[in-house]
Amino acid sequence: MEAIQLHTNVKSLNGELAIPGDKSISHRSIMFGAIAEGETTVTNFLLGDDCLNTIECFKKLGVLIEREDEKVIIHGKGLDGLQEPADILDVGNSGTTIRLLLGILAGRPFHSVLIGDQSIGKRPMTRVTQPLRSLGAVIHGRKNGEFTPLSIKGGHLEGMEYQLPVASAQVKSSILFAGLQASGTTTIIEPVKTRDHTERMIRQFGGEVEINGQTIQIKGNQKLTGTSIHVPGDISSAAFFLVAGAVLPNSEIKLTNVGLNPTRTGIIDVMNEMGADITITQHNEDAFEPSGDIVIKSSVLKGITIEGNIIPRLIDEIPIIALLATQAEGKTIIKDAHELKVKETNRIDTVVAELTKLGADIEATDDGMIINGKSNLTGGSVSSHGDHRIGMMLAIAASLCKEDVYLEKEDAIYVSYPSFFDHLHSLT
Ligand SMILES: O=C(O)C1=C[C@@H](OP(=O)(O)O)[C@@H](O)[C@H](O)C1
Ligand SMILES: C=C(OP(=O)(O)O)C(=O)O
Repeated sequence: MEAIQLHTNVKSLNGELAIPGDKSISHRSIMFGAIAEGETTVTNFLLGDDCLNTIECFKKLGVLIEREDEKVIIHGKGLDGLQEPADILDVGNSGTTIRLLLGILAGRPFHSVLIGDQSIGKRPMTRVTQPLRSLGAVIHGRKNGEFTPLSIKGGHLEGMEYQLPVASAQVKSSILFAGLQASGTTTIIEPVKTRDHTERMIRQFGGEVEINGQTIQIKGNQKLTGTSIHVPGDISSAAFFLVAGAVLPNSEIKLTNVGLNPTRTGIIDVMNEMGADITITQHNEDAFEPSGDIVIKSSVLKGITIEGNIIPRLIDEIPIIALLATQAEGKTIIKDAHELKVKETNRIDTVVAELTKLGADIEATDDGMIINGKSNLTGGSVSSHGDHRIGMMLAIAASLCKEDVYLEKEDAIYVSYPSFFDHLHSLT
């Protein structure tokens, strides 16, 4: 396997970065634009492979979508404008695409087949196929609809009340898309609040959704209208540079236009509790998605316990938080994060295996990990295992290493942050 040599022994990181668009919001902007009536213009769209796959799927469903760099124009013709695809819908590596798309297709009176890459083939789909079947969709798939390939024939849906068995914004959003098309009202109860981009976007497109704590209600047969969406920077991408700036000496990094939706800012709460030197300037608290600038400086950090309701607010940041914890004095315990096992890789296993190779003191538990700091990282040969967040975490880890580090499967980063290595090198 080919590997690239990573920059090690980095003395400091300094400068300013405009973080690329948020992945979750970029996916949803295409989906809502496609099912709304009229034109939707999206700016600062994320050009990651996952979001480009979402565009390709909707093109196959008959939607006219034009793109010039980070600007996308979607010519929506409403839900009834979607057409039976003549080709298989390939979501690539993207769990968000397949789960949300199934919710849209659940109410469409035609047949579609969905596949993805090897990683998608291992990720659980019953969490969406079961409630969508209860609403009225006909879904077939490997192991009775647990895994891709999946086929779906949508049609008439009846609203229902559904208690989510897992805290998952993807499952919630899938059911909201189906609920938009169902007769009556669909009620979703979340065990813990998860990212609310779908709810915010329904309103942005002129629809109605009622939110009462962890209970979300949506009426069926709503019509949405095309709009303009400016996608803020992805805090999950910013997280790599927040951690890099905190753990490397003599560093100061300014990250501009970062999304600060409170359902996504768990990383900032954790870094503050660990003692990080973070300053936030919020721009537009009232915007449909708030954003601001963040300055991070080299910090003296201490270990903490991360558990409970904060987990969904930082679920994708746990790999980089694990690295942060290797540079904090004392023990960091991460609990209640079973969901890590069903991401692009089993992120408990991949984080522990790869950081152990670099000399970290880290141990896997059933629902998270325990990290003892502060460690001097050494070097070695590591792999992203095809998981973008593991690849980027390892590149930041390498900057702390004293010996050579080689990374296999670095191209995974194209899923969510194609300019990651350029950004990292621009700060050195
Ligand atoms: O709704 C979304 O955009 C996402 C929700 C989360 O997944 P789950 O819903 O499976 O927790 C997250 O891990 C994923 O990266 C994006
Ligand atoms: C889990 C992730 O994405 P998805 O579920 O969309 O593949 C992620 O980006 O970390």
